[in-house]
Amino acid sequence: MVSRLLAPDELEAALRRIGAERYHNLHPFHRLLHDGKLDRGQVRAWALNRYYYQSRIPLKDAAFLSRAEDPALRREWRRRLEDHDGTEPGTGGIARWLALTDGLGLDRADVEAGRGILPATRFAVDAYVRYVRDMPLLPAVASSLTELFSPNIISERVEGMLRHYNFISPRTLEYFSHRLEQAPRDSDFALDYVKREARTPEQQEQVLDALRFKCDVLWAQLDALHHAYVAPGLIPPGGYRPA
Ligand SMILES: O=C(O)c1cc(C(=O)O)c2c(n1)C(=O)C(=O)c1cc(C(=O)O)[nH]c1-2
Repeated sequence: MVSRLLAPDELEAALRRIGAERYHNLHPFHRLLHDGKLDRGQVRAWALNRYYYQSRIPLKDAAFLSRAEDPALRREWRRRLEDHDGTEPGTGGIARWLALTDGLGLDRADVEAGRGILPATRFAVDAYVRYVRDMPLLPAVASSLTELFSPNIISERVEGMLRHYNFISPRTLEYFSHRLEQAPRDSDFALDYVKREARTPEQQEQVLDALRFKCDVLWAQLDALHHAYVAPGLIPPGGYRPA
């Protein structure tokens, strides 16, 4: 609990501690993925489920925009929509994620329709969209702060996957090179925003809770993948089945 008002830099330090303890780089499924310990079917399951996250991110950002009354805040935030949707067909993050699932040999229509996505993926991701839609703007912004920690995991992932998997090429991982520029820009803005706008201990606690919640959203998706595709290997009814 925050018992007194923290200085902005103390709030930042508390946020970074949460990341150090809870960010999904620590999840065993990511260790397996990055260390080349998964087979193609398991990597396909990861990319398919993660597509659902990618596809919902613009919906949560649009929900955020619909409630932001400050034009300057909307100007900043709407770039996130363009990053994912692109400016014309075939551009943007969602198209680049589909290039990854294409490269892994997944059927594009199945991916886009969400066929085979794990129930827990859906529940976790939908909870994130609802959180940003329904919570005050301050925790809604704070819930995006996991991106403070994503450049490290992305570099590790790209390096590890290229080294270990002969079915992965630089082209299929192009999605991530764009995120290395976009994520720091977005998280710098979000961090400045929460440091400036959280003006009471209660608001600071809300900011920290939002980051914990978001770490849980990411962690739960990997738990679901691990449970279904690593151990005990229980794929739920309707879940993707590697051939
Ligand atoms: O590859 C990753 O580990 C990772 C993590 C995160 C994150 O920490 O939330 C995002 C992304 N990637 C990502 O690609 C992305 O577009 C994204 C948007 C958001 C968000 O909360 O608005 N997080 C993330």
